[in-house]
Amino acid sequence: MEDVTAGFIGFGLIGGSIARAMKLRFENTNIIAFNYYKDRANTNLDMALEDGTIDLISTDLAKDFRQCDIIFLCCPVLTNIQYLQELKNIIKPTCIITDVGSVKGNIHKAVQELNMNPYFIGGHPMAGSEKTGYANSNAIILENAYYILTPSDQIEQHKIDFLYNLVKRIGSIPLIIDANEHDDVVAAISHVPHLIASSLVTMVKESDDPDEKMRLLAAGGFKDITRIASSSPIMWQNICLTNTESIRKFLECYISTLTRINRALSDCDETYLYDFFESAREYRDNIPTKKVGMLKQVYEVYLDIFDETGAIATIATILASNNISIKNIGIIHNREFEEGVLRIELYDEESSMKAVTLLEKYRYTVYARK
Ligand SMILES: NC(=O)C1=CN([C@@H]2O[C@H](COP(=O)(O)OP(=O)(O)OC[C@H]3O[C@@H](n4cnc5c(N)ncnc54)[C@H](O)[C@@H]3O)[C@@H](O)[C@H]2O)C=CC1
Ligand SMILES: O=C(O)C(=O)Cc1ccc(O)cc1
Repeated sequence: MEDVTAGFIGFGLIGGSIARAMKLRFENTNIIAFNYYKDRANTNLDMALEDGTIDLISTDLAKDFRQCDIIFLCCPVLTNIQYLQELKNIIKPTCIITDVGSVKGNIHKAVQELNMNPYFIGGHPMAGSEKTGYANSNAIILENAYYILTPSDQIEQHKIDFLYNLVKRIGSIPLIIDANEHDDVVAAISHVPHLIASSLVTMVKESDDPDEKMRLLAAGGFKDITRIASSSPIMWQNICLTNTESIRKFLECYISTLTRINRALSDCDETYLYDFFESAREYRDNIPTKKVGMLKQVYEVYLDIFDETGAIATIATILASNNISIKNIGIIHNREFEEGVLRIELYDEESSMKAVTLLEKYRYTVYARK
């Protein structure tokens, strides 16, 4: 799978992260990213060209994307669809078009209408954060993340195999599922939770008094559970406009849960309230965090570091001088670690345990991930 020419339309958090991972994991990848501002500077792409992630900034799809073996659509979901028609007249017969959008039914429908099924495989990396833009992209966010693929039955198997292997190669875990099933699942675990996070923020915003005591005191748990409300408004507007049916189904379900809670509060129903918290706790505690059986075991340690010159070098030195080899190291931002933490990947369990003990001895705040 060497000598791949990959084209990117939309080059922010997800496009940038995939391109970075491909540059890292493939010998000879030629990466072209399309700049849709014809007469405006695009700092994302200039930055990516400068750091070597991309090889060409294209301002002419027809000229530069003809040679692509694979094209990643990485814009908001409605914008991705807008590029299909144009690409249809450009691509070579062997080309694969894939997207990274959070909704799959809508793009599959458009692909079908344009008779582009032999070229298209839907994709959705279940990775990312509330951050946007190339500056926040990082190959590490894709590592060990599920990466859903939704091929139709009208695409050749070798094209599915190609993308499946590419996803594995960039460190993610490919998972093939049906596009409509995908949209239902993500409505429940991502899209409705996002609406809830933004609604909670709105509730506090509208209830706060003029001296903003709620805002002042919201720093703890409230900030944790509403972190995703800081995400891109255009991205989430597009998701809501395209996965509407599934989102509404689970929203109704959520509203009825809230109504039951409200009733239990008004009835002072001790048993209901206890059982509600108990059953939620049990389910939450049993959500897997390690991908059991699907991939090699990963030994990772997370820790807070101070934003100062040489901070990472100091940690690397502590580990190296104790004969602990680092497999991978980098800052990550995600839902779990709001302000970003240093993630260190080690080779085995023993080194991982040794690293935790050692770093705690040096007074670093270390997070164990169960
Ligand atoms: N943010 C996340 O955590 C995740 C996002 N996704 C999906 O990935 C896609 C991209 O999201 P992010 O990378 O997070 O957003 P982003 O905002 O970081 O990047 C989107 C990029 O698309 C560009 N763009 C917008 N309109 C364009 C147009 N007409 N032509 C060319 N480029 C255009 C923007 O300039 C920006 O660089 C969305 O479809 C989203 O649903 C999927 C998984 C996770
Ligand atoms: O909502 C989440 O879980 C995130 O934190 C990041 C994210 C956003 C959109 C997606 O389609 C997938 C992941």
